[in-house]
Amino acid sequence: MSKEFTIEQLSNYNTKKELFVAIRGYVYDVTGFLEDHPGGDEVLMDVAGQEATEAYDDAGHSEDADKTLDKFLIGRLNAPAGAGAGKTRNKGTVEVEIYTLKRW
Ligand code: HEM
Repeated sequence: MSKEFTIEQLSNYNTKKELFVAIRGYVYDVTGFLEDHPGGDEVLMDVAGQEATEAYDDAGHSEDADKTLDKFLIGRLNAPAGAGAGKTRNKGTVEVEIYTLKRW
């Protein structure tokens, strides 16, 4: 889990053959999960190659889903300066960094 991706690099993996998403600052290769996702492949394609924290959280995933996510972990998102890096939120007892990459 040593690879770092910029948001630009991440955006190259936006097809059914190579589908990466970033959630809470980590990058996941969910290519093999497209067929198996209980929420369907379309929602995953919608966020393919993108920062998907909000979509993931809004869907109200269970802890089981978080564990599933762990299996696909391949790296970290190297958020560009000024992209909201350093914002934190509480998830249980663990404070995790999230990157919001909205640009106004
Ligand atoms: C990228 C990694 C993702 C993983 C590993 C994942 C995993 C899962 C799992 C395990 C479930 C079963 C219910 C649960 O345990 O919560 C689920 C359901 C669901 N997921 Fe995801 N999910 C991912 C991304 C997304 C995204 C980006 C969306 C977009 C909105 C989404 C929407 C949904 C919906 C709507 C359901 C409910 C399906 C139903 O009950 O009919 N998921 N997901």
